[in-house]
Amino acid sequence: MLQLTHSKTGKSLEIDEFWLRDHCRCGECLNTETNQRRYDLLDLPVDVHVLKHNWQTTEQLVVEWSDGHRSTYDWAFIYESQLEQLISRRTKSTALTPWNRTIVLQNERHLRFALPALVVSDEQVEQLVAALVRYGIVFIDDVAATPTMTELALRRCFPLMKTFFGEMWTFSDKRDHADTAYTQLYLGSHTDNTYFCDAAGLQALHCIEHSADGTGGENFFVDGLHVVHELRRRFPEAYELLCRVPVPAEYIEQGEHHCHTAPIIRIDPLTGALLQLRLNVYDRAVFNTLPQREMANFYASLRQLLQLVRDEEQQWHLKLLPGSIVIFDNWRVLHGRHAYTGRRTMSGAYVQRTDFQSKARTLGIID
Ligand SMILES: C[N+](C)(C)CCCC[C@H](N)C(=O)O
Ligand SMILES: O=C(O)CCC(=O)C(=O)O
Repeated sequence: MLQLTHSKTGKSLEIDEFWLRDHCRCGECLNTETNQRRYDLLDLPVDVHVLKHNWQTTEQLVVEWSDGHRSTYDWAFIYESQLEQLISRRTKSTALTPWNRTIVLQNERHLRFALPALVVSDEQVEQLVAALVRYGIVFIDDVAATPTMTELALRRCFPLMKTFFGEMWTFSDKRDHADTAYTQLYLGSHTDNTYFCDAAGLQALHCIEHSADGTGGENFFVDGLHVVHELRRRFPEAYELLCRVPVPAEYIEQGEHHCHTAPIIRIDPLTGALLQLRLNVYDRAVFNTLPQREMANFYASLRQLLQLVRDEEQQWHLKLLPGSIVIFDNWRVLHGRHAYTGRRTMSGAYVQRTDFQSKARTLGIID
């Protein structure tokens, strides 16, 4: 281990010498155009160690290595590349606002964006992405109620995720797919794609039509971040179990059979923050990942989570009207729909999690 002390701040670090050699930033070790290392890890001698090191300036460290290599490091690079700083940045940079109905209604003005302004202003797009990170739900208003304009509005903000439902999809009660969404039935709060190994990061919905003689069809949204915090506070054993027990999900139709098994709650191992809530009671496959003697405990824990989700105070009920697109974080916010009558047509799309995060990261919104 190499002891380093930064003379200006007095901060000290103990650095693994192999790690430091593996993080040489010179052009021989790192392709600075592609940010890729130019060597295989096995090319570095296992016993590589520091022969000599000295501070060229208060900010720059020069190291002579036992394999004959010479490296120059910025103190800031070494310091910022440590676990402690990563956790600190991650905790600070994703300042989220967990909400229940009261809180989200108090903040609704921060969630609404007009398409004309989004089209002409990158700053508006940036504010939309920031609100989506913070609250997990935003709206784009003043959108002509067509799939084409819905697509234009969404592509202004994010690339779209292609699945067997399509890249843009339009659905109604027409049985285009073997799913309850393609009926007039009630859908309780859920997240989509629990049967995909990588559930859509965002989902967008635009009600482009609901016939005047139609009834029902209101949507409701629940902040899974707020619910998970409540579960952890009030039912810590249930929280721990739902973070641990893998739950199988599946989607089956002609030519498609998707399965994925993972816990309902996924936590960031470094920060303990919620990474993903994966909750859809309808799309559950045969539950066979626990011995029968542990089933009662699992169902009791799942009921506690669902009762929190179903709590009216958590639910934001609203009728999606033609002209307004809702975009929500499908790894955090649950959505549902009341049963309806009449002709109701929804248009929308998914956005990959990595594309949502990349957009937010390139805008400096998340780490
Ligand atoms: C959104 N769209 C209508 C295209 C698909 C709906 C898929 C619904 C599925 N039960 C799930 O929860 O993922
Ligand atoms: O029809 C709606 O409003 C939503 C349908 C739904 O929940 C889904 O597609 O996942």
